[in-house]
Amino acid sequence: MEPGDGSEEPALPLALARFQLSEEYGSLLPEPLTELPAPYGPWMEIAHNLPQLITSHQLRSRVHQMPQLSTRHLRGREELHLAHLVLSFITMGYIWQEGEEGTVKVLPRNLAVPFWEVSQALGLPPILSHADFVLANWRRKNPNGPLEINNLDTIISLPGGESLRGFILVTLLVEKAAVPGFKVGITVPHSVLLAQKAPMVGTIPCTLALVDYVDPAVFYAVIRIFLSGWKDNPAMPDGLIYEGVSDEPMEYSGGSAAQSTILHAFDELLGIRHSKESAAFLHRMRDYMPPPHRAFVEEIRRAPSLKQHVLSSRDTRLHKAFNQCVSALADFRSYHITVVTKYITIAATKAKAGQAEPGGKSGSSMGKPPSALEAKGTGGSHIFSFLKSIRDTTREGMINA
Ligand code: HEM
Repeated sequence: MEPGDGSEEPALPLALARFQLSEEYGSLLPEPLTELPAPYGPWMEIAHNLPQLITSHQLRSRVHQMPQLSTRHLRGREELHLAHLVLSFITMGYIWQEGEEGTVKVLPRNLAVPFWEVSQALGLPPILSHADFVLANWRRKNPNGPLEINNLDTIISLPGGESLRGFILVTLLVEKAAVPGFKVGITVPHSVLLAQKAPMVGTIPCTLALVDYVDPAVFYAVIRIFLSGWKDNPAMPDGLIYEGVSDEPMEYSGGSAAQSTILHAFDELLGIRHSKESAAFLHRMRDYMPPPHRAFVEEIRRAPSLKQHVLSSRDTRLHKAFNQCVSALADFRSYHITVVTKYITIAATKAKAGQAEPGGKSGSSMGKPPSALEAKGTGGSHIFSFLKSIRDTTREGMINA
C-alpha cells in the first residue's frame, strides 16, 4: 500500500504477496504440504492417528515414548507450518485427552522444545491457533479439482469426525470468500468505489453452511475443548510449563476465528472503533496471527482513512456504498451471534438436560462437556457481552446522511 498520486493502483499480486497473502487464497497457506521429511516420521505417525489415540486414552503414553527430534532438518515456510500444525494438534490432544478435570501442568520436553523452536521460527505462539486449525490444515482430494467443500479435506484431525471436518472447512471457505475484500484493503484509497464490492455479504452464505456440516451437540461436547487454551481458563488456572523451555508456566489463549485476519482487516478499512475492553481482546488476538498478516492489518490501519475520504467527497453514492459495507459487517456479526447461541448456549442446555435424564445419551456417548467454558469463548472472551458489543460498535461506524 504505497502512497501514490491517486491515479494508479498498485500491482495487486505483488502488494498482497508482501504480506504472505495471495489473490487466489487470501490468508490461506497456498497448497500446504501434507508430509514432513522422513526424520519426522514419529510426529506424523502420531498426528495421523490422533482421534483414535485420544479416544482410547493412549496419546499421552505415545507422546512420552516419542523421541526428541531436532528441528534443524525443517526447511522453508511450508515445512515449518506443517510442523507447527502437527505439534499444535498433538499438544491439544495431550492436554485435553482426559477432559477439563484431567489436565496436566507440564508439557514434556520432547514435545515442548521442538514446538517452541518451530513457533519461534514462524513468529506464532506455541499453541494451536487459527493459522494451524484452518489456514494450514487443508488439502484437495483431487489435486486438479476446485476449492469446494466436496473436494476438500483436513490434513490433521482431532475427535469430532465429520463435524470437526465441516467446522474447519466451512471456516476455510469463509476465509476464501473474503479474498476480494483484501484486494479492496490493498487498493484503498485509489479505488474507493471498489468498496462496493467488499464481500461481507458473501461470507454469510458460507457461514450458513455450518448448519449442514456441524452437529451442535458434537461441537459442544467433543470438539470445543480441544480448541481451549491455558489463559483465562478456570480449567488451567496456572497456565502450562513448557519443559526444557522455561521453568515458569506460560499462558496462551486457545484457537478462535477471532484470530482470523478477515474481520480485523475490514474493521480497520472501515474505521470501526470498538470499546476499550473489546478492542483489547481483539488486539491480543492479533498476536496469534502469522506476523505478515498482522502487518497487513497494521498497514491498513496506518493508511489514509477511507471513512474520511468518503465523508469529504460529499458523494452520496460513496456514502451509500460505505454504509452498505458497514451494514454487511454488522449483519455478519449478528448472524454469528445466532450461530454461537445455537452451538454453545442451546447445545449446553441440551447437553445438561441429556445428562440429567436417566441413561442420558449426550453424557455417556460424548464425554462430559467442558463446564469451564460455558460462558467463555475458546479465545477466552466473555462471549455474549463481547460479541454484542462489537456488533453494536460496528453499526455505529455508519456515516449519517
Ligand atoms: C460453531 C460455530 C462457531 C462458534 C461456536 C463460534 C464462537 C465464537 C466465539 C465464542 C467467539 C468469541 C471469541 C473467543 O473467545 O473465542 C468468536 C469470535 C469470532 N468468530 Fe466465531 N464461532 C463459530 C464460527 C465462526 C465462523 C465460521 C467464523 C468465520 C470465519 C467465525 C468468525 C469469528 C470472528 C471473526 C470472531 C471475532 C469476533 C468478530 O470480529 O466479530 N466464527 N466465535
